Amino acid sequence: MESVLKRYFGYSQFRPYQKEIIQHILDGRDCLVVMATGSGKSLCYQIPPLLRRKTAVVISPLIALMQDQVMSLKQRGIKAEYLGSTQTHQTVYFVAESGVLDLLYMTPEKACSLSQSFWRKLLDSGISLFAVDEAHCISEWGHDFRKEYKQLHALRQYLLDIPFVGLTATATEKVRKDITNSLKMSNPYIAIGSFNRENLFYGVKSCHCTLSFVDALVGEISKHLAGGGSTIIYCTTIKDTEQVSCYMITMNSEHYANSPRTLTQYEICCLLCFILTINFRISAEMSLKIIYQSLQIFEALRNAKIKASMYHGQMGNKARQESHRLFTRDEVQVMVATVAFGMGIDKPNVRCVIHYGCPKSLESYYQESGRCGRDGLASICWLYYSRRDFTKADFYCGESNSVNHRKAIMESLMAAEKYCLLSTCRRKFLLQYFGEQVQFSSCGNCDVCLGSQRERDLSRESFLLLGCIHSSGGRWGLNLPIDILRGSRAKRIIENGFDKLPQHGLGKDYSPNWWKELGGVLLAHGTITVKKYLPRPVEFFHPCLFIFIYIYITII
Ligand SMILES: Nc1ncnc2c1ncn2[C@@H]1O[C@H](COP(=O)(O)OP(=O)(O)OP(=O)(O)O)[C@@H](O)[C@H]1O
Repeated sequence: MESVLKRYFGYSQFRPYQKEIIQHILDGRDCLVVMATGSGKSLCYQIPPLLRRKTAVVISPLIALMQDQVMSLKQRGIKAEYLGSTQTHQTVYFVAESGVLDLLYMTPEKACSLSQSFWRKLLDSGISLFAVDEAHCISEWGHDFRKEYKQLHALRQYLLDIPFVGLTATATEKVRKDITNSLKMSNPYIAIGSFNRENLFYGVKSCHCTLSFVDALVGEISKHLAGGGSTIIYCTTIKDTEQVSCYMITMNSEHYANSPRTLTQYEICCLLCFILTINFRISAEMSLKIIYQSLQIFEALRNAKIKASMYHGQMGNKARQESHRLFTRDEVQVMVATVAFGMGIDKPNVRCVIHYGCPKSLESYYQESGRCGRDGLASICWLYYSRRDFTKADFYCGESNSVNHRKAIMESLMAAEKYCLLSTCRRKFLLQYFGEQVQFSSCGNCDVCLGSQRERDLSRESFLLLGCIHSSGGRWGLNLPIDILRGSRAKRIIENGFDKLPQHGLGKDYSPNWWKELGGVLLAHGTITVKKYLPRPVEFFHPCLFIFIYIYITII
């Protein structure tokens, strides 16, 4: 085993768990591998086919990721190919079923659509294992559920006696159970490594996403860059449900990215789209905002003479590949991206990952921040959130029809919110979230443990806010009680007699945003709860509006 490791990969020893997992696969046993980002899971399915001289079939969620892996394996002298919608070489199918490949990657959709005769021929030639990478996608309780993943169990009927291997960096106990059940694993060997990435510093700050904040952020980044290495800035992930509006923005952003125009035109377009869409569908507004956010940062970096690239799911293939190439070859120092960028990124010297906006789950956060410090050197993960990030649950739930899945999405966002508002060790919270036993109470490498967060007694202010919510009947959300505290004499306050409440005007010393932050903390700690969930946004959107926006943009 060691000689194959050395010969093909150049490493002299295995990392924890790798050897045991490979041995169990060679013995024909199903395996579930849950190990940290960057811990070396891929090797667990890449070595058995080289020892057995039989093809390993690997399910992978992204074509770009498969292409990267196939290319890097080929460079090591390993015979690898992929099957997916972009595979234009028909000969690959014949080569694949003849069993000459060491590794055959495919998307779950492809795996489920291949004919029985393909599987029979490949089986006759020899299959060493069937691996499902990013196996958390199988579970509705996982953070990236994909229904095609759930259908993979159907392949069991063809692949009798072939070891199934599920691999993921993020799986709570519920998700692990879902994976083993769904893949019909019998008595699997389960390897669960530590999720602790000791070299990563975790920090969180609240922010108001304004242009002046973006400038401050760029200042911070310049400091990190002085030490060498690269930085990834993630703008909040949002599923692109509004193809049309995104398409318009993409056209603008790609054009924009390649030309030194000012933001003004773009801002006008965005504003117009924003005004027109916000009344009809929240998702359209969000999709616009996220790309606009990336543009703001991109522009600020440019002004600061920092070499930056942009990447988002709605850019054309070529533009994305070029951005990716510039980043991996260190021709730009910073990548400003949506989470469309990153799965399978194995760049060792990413020194800093910044989230500009809270991710939709802690699983996503762990995976995205995990792209930093893969060479084991000290690296930094900052998360900047604003209170609005926690109100996006309805948007995230948008496409899901399953009650369980919607519930899981809500729970995930609440966990991410809790993480942002912690006043105890962040690493401990993260590790415990993934079910790890933690002995320490302070890790010494997060903002809380390093004391960059000042502790302050806010019981008086909390009582004021709670009292005000209670006295005003508890049915107005946060804004009205805050207005009362700040002594507003707005019409609805006078009409309801709230100006007579004892709390009226007692909270003048703090800004509305400060009170909202405090409300957020009380919500996250469960001191106050939101009883009624917002109704889903109106589904109706007249296509004429999009056409109008499109024409308007073309004109200006
Ligand atoms: N035994 C080893 N010795 C040294 N380096 C290793 C070893 N095994 C794997 N690596 C290297 O560690 C890096 C991360 O490996 P890999 O991409 O498999 O991680 P992963 O667990 O799949 O991470 P992720 O979940 O983030 O995709 C790679 O560059 C890989 O070559």
